[in-house]
Amino acid sequence: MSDLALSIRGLRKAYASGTEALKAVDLDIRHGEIFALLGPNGAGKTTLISIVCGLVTATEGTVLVDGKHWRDDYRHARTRIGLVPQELNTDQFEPVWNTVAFSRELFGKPKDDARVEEILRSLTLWDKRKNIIKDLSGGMKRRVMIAKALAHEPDILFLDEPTAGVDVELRKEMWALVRTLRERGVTIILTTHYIEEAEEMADRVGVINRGELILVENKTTLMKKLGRKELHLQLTEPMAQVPPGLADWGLKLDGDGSQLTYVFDGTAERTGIPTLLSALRDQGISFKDLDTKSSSLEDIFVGLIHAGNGASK
Ligand SMILES: Nc1ncnc2c1ncn2[C@@H]1O[C@H](COP(=O)(O)OP(=O)(O)OP(=O)(O)O)[C@@H](O)[C@H]1O
Repeated sequence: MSDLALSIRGLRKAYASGTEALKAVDLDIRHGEIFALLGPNGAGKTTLISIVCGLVTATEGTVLVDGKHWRDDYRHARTRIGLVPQELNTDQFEPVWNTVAFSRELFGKPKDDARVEEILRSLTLWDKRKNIIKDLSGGMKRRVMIAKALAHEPDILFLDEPTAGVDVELRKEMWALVRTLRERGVTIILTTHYIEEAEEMADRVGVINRGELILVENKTTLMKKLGRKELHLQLTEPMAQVPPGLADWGLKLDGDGSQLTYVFDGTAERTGIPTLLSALRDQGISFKDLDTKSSSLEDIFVGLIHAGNGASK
């Protein structure tokens, strides 16, 4: 077995319309990881996974699936990869069992009722096996899509925006489900534009914007490396504006003038906090409480996208 589940090199896609959806993307996916591909609408996420899954042809580039070329050895790639698309793409009038069992056969796998039962049970769909899909709740329908994708026992699973448009409860349920799949050894690549989803679930995060993979990083390293921190000071007396003597600190006044926010580099030797506090004292500003907070992946993401868009103009 190759060290990598997927090895993507120089993948480029120009649609007939002229849109350059992917610009020479290189990406390695390790066995057993959860990788979140994060990007705004139209960034190229669906195009990337559609190419890897053999649904869209690449203009250039190669993908190795567990070391084997995905087109030369497409049978291998097909058996190893499962895809849960964004849209419900199954016959809504079929019972759950038939849909999942049929999916397995479509991939040339021998009929195996015990295996189908195992998949349905693991996704808590067993009690619904005879139900017609259209009568299921939104959450159950999504589970059917996952069961379909797992029916041929792939070990690399793509989830295209698994929680787009679902409520908070269902989102958490999906997250738990994805973690369970990973515990069973499935490598997971999910696309999302919800930063909290990447933050909650991923081992590594890739940020894609305008067809370019602008960053791939271990999630915790990313947050540590790029994470700015905020110092919040709850003032004893609210202020109408930041005094001119503190103008150089880039302070922000919030909460009806009762909170001062100072943004600093949490990884720097010198944060500037002691100097700021004495400058406040000199100005006669007192505070009753203070706390610091790490900036979220969201702040990092927005910063990166802005930097990327600026650079490409
Ligand atoms: N079949 C197609 N023909 C022409 N252009 C396309 C086609 N599919 C996608 N595109 C364009 O390619 C770019 C990337 O689209 P893609 O769907 O891959 O982005 P995405 O990151 O998945 O977006 P979303 O989050 O909205 O699904 C967009 O500009 C899109 O309009």
